[in-house]
Amino acid sequence: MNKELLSLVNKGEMLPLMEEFYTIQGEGFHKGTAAYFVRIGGCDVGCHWCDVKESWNANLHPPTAISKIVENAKKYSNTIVVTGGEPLTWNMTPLTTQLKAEGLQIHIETSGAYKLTGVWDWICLSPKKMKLPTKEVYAKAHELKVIIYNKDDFRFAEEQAAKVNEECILYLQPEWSKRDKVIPEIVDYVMTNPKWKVSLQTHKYLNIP
Ligand SMILES: C[S@@+](CC[C@H](N)C(=O)[O-])C[C@H]1O[C@@H](n2cnc3c(N)ncnc32)[C@H](O)[C@@H]1O
Ligand SMILES: Nc1nc2[nH]cc(C(=O)O)c2c(=O)[nH]1
Ligand code: SF4
Ligand SMILES: [Mg+2]
Repeated sequence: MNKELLSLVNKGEMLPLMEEFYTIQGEGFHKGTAAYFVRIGGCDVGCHWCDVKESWNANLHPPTAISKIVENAKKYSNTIVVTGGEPLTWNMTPLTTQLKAEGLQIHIETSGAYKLTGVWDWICLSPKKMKLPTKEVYAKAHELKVIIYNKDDFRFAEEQAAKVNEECILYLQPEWSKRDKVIPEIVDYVMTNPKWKVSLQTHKYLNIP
């Protein structure tokens, strides 16, 4: 990448765009709601079960002007979900300011591992053991969505729930490849500990992006 481009990406004026698609939010609180997804490349959190590893290397995704992302997004939906990769790898303030100026609702899917930038109507925090969230994102998250891969993840979920704000809605979501094993454990856990709710990756059952 040349110097000029690199400087624009560092400022968040351009972003490595992996893909954008109009679909239905499959997970969490807004499950079932039509939304336009903007997937930004770049993540070095390194979840071994990540279902979008192609997003990790930012260099594989073309630096794209945020004005172009906004022009596209507003044609499709009033609700925009910014995901990745890890969107907070980048400065999200320019993109979200422009989306907000168009009167759109903006949601983020994040591990919370990096500084919280941007203006958000909804923050879905999905913390990861390898790189824990920042203090600020625990305070601002609207939903906490912990992925359950093995039994230790229930312990981790409680530890994370103790750190979020009072209004934050708590979800346990099965890791996709382990779903047959962990779904019965999640069902039991939620019935015993009803402050938690179940979140499924419903888009994968619906066969949509
Ligand atoms: C691909 S991540 C991108 C956003 C951000 N890096 C994060 O992890 O929150 C989007 C959501 O998918 C979840 N996810 C990723 N791989 C998964 C898998 N194999 N099974 C279930 N959920 C998964 C993440 O925990 C996160 O909530
Ligand atoms: N339909 C659909 N819903 C989603 N919710 C969170 C997703 C993500 O990858 O961030 C996702 C996704 O990839 N597709
Ligand atoms: S933080 Fe998100 S994008 Fe990064 S590896 Fe983990 S699940 Fe994948
Ligand atoms: Mg996904």
